[in-house]
Amino acid sequence: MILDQLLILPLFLLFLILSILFKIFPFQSKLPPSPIALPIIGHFHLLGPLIHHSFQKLSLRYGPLFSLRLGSVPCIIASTPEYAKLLLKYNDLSFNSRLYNIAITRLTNNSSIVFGPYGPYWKFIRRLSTNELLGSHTMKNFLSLRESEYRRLLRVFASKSEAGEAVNVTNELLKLSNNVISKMMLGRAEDVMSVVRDVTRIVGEFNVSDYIWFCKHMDLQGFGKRIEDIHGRFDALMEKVIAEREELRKKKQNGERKDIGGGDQPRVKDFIDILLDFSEDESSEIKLTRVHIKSLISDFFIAGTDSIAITTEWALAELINHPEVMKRAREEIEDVVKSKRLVNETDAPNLPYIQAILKETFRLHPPLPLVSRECVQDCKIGNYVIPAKTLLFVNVWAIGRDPSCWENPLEFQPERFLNSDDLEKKNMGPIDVRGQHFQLLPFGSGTRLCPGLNLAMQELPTLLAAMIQCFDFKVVGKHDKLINDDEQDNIALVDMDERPGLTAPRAHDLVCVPVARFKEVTILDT
Ligand code: HEM
Repeated sequence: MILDQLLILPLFLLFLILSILFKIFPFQSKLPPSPIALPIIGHFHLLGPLIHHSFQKLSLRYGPLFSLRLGSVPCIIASTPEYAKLLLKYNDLSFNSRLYNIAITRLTNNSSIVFGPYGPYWKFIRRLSTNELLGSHTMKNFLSLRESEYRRLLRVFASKSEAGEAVNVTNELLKLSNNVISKMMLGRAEDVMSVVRDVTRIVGEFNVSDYIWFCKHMDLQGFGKRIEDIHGRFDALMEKVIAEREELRKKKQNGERKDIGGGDQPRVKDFIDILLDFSEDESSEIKLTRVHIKSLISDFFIAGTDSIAITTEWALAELINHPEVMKRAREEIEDVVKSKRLVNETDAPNLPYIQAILKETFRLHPPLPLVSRECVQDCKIGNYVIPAKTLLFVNVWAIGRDPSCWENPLEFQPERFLNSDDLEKKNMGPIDVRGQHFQLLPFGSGTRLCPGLNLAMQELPTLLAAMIQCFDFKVVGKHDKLINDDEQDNIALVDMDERPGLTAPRAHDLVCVPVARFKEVTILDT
């Protein structure tokens, strides 16, 4: 009895200490294998500037699902289609949020569709984006806008070709995708290219203050100043375009203007009009504010400008390096357009080889190499227990290069997507990019699948096909190397290095002299 009484106090104390410890350290979690971590920084020292490359190397050692600690933040990294499916499909509800860091919080005013947490506001703007802003009727309404932008680009190439001058293809592609998005949103081309590149770069960099708790209020890498500078530039631009549009809408309401665009023709509503309509709608389930509108416009600029330009550039670079693929692609285009007219968006479904080239480009060079999410509730993945707040990275880039998923994974072979017998033998069937085939996930998968997919897959085949239909490209970039070939005098090989950031563009600008394939480029007027 006395012994019992003596034991009660120490047992109670032990219970108290253990409960506190359990609350502080999540002993109940059982994370996947991990390298030995250093105090404070965890595994930061194992990451190079191209994080998806570092993750791939680590996966070879620690397996298809491994874990890291970045400062004090736990992360898991998936590198196989099986784990991608398990996490993004079967555990979609647990991984439907995203990483929020200091840069994102400031740049998106906490109102972003791309980075916002899953919840009523996100659901509302996601529906708005899918149905109104990027829906099929909007795509149709803006068809002539896209086609006039393709022609504008081709005319730039034609004039350079006539003069025998080089053109910075990287910049021209960025200008094109920026113009398309900008005109769809604002009704005019607003140059946001440099600020968008700055945003994707800073959002993709690791800021120590996000991961090491006692550095939270220190700005060791000078991020704060850069973030404020980018935010200031972007915000001023957004304020200007919204204020101008509000002024025009007022004039229209007062009967001073027939049409916002100034002409007599009924104008296609652009995003900013749709958003302002919603903000004035008293019955709307969520009241859209000016901050929301600015944030949504920034979102679409950030998500839609770089990605399309990057993909087109990688595809063209691969075609320049693989003349036999270029030849077959041109034969397909010529077969489809028959007469001498410019290929257009209605031809795209009849260009399976061009579609295969794009899939092969996405496989080797996904513009977003890592699909990143945040775990919102504790969940069990196989034998592992993943606690809420863990970051998930699905290494789409590594999956695309995995020899157990792809034969000769490092070779650029678009034919692999056409050979249905081969695919059937491997029990694969035709592979598309809509997030159902987990070996190829350029647009992600599940609840947060990219809503710009239709726009991208509408634009990309036509843009690429039109460029190679009209021009050859002689590479003159200082980073590209000349090789000798018996049959052709000098062939330049385009370098395939990547630049770090949230997206993975080519490291160096693609600079080429376009050579018109037709004596007179009258094809542009057809
Ligand atoms: C080649 C072109 C593109 C690629 C490869 C791409 C890729 C992606 C990927 C991988 C994600 C994350 C998906 C996930 O977490 O599962 C994403 C999200 C997103 N993308 Fe795209 N994208 C492209 C073009 C566009 C365009 C043109 C727009 C809009 C105009 C756009 C708007 C968005 C938005 C708003 C999100 C966030 C969706 C959410 O979190 O709910 N994207 N994109």
